Order: sequence, then structure tokens, then C-alpha cells
Amino acid sequence: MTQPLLLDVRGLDGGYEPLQIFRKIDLQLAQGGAVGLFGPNGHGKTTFLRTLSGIIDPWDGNIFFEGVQLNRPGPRGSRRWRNFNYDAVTRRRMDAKAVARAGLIHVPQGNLLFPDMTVAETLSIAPYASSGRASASERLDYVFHLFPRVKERRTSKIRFLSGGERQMVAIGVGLMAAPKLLILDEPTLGLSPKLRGELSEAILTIRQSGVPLIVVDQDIAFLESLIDVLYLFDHGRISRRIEKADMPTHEEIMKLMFGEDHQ
Ligand SMILES: Nc1ncnc2c1ncn2[C@@H]1O[C@H](COP(=O)(O)OP(=O)(O)OP(=O)(O)O)[C@@H](O)[C@H]1O
Repeated sequence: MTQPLLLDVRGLDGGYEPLQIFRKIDLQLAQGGAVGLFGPNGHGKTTFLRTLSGIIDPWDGNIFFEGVQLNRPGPRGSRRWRNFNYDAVTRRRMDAKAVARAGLIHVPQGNLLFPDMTVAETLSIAPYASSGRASASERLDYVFHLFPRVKERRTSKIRFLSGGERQMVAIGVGLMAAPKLLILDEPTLGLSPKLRGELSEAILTIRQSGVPLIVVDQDIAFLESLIDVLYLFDHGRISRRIEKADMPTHEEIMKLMFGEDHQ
């Protein structure tokens, strides 16, 4: 019997009612694979990732994780029905906790950690650390091994950390959940070149240790070092799927997305 894909997204539509942000997204991720999403700011990548992790509900389409459908139809499945029945029961088609418990872990863009908690406290309340996939202390050792800086700063409050250190802690929180798929949304955004290099290396190590990834980033070379397949995301649609062997240069991708005249 063939193994199911790790993630199989079929015809996904979604957004912030009534505003549709993305449409007809198809994305497949093989077991053990890694994909990158690349596209201009504001075209809906983050909204798509928030939908995958169950923070917002899809409007249409399906999400399968290890062959199991994550989005469950409401009492009447269609979007039209939900528009007539605007209540939580019919709208809630994804369960973010169940998604995380299944092993799909999303490290969101930006700093969403609690400023007055220490690093150690933050890592200790990571979701489902005792999910059975690895013990919490093993996970903590792994995070400290990957990010020695985080280990050094474990008694510091989050508010006293630099942006890069916070990002390392945020990824650490994701790793504490022993992810079967880790989603990283612009992990190196706004970091100094030095921290960016440090973080990129750590993410590469995570990848080399076999953790499947979905990564959004604006740096094609960084994505290329991590992924097997690149999806170009353009005005809420996947405009192209590119295998690693055919990976264009940054310049070529700019031309593909914006035409010959881009600056
Ligand atoms: N909570 C929200 N309610 C309504 N509209 C939103 C909300 N969050 C984002 N948007 C809008 O959805 C569109 C897509 O934003 P999104 O953050 O998904 O894009 P993105 O491609 O990830 O860009 P970026 O890299 O800048 O985050 C934008 O026009 C944005 O203003």
C-alpha cells in the first residue's frame, strides 16, 4: 500500500469573511519533504498558513494530514449554508488544538510570546510536549543543543531578549511539540545578517534531522537550501510549482512573478 502524503491540500479557498484572500490552493507535501512558499507581501501566504493550522476556517476545499481529513464539514457543509447560519457551530470546521495534537505545528510570523515569562517557562508550556512522540526533557535538550543562545538565556524574561533570540524561542516552542510538520512563516524577517545566518543554520539543521517543513521566506537562496519544491504564491493563488532540480535564480523568479520590467 502506498503511504499517504504528509499533507494534501485540495482546492482550498479562504479569507476573512467577506473578503476572500486565497483561492483554489493545491499543495502536496510528501512524507519527509519540505516545501517553500514565495510571493509578495500581502498576497495571502500567512492567511493560508493560518488556515492550515486551524486558526481560521477554510471556506471550501479539503486538508488531509497523513490521510486524515482535518477540516470537518459543519452540519451542512456548504459555504452558502454557513452564510445563512452565521454561528460558531456551523463556522467551526477546523479544531486548532486537534491540528496541533496531530503534529502540525505553526510558528507564526512576529513575536507572539509572553514578555513576562522566562525562556524556560515559555518552553515548558509548549503545546502537547508530552504527546508521546518524545519526552519533554529530550525535546528541551534538543532545543538547547540547536540554540545554545536560548540555553544561555533560559532564566531571562522574553522582554529582555533580542528579536532573533525571541524567534529562536518561538521555533523552540514549536519543536517542543515534536512536530510531524513544522510551519515557519518568515522566520528570519527583520533580523541582522549575523542573527539571520545563525537562525538559517539552525533551521537547516532541523531540516537535516528529518523534520518536514513548510517555510515562507523572501530569500530564495535560503529556501533553496531547505526545500524540495517551491510554490509561487501570487494574488492568493499558486501560480507555479517548481521542483528543486528546476529551481530558477532569484532574478528569474522575479521575472516569472512580475514580468520583464521588474526593478
Ligand atoms: N485579521 C484580518 N482581517 C482582515 N484582513 C486581514 C487580516 N489579516 C490580514 N488581512 C489581509 O489579508 C491580506 C493577506 O495578508 P497575509 O498576511 O495573509 O499576506 P502575506 O502574503 O502573508 O503577506 P505578509 O508577508 O506581509 O504577511 C492582506 O490584504 C491583509 O491586509
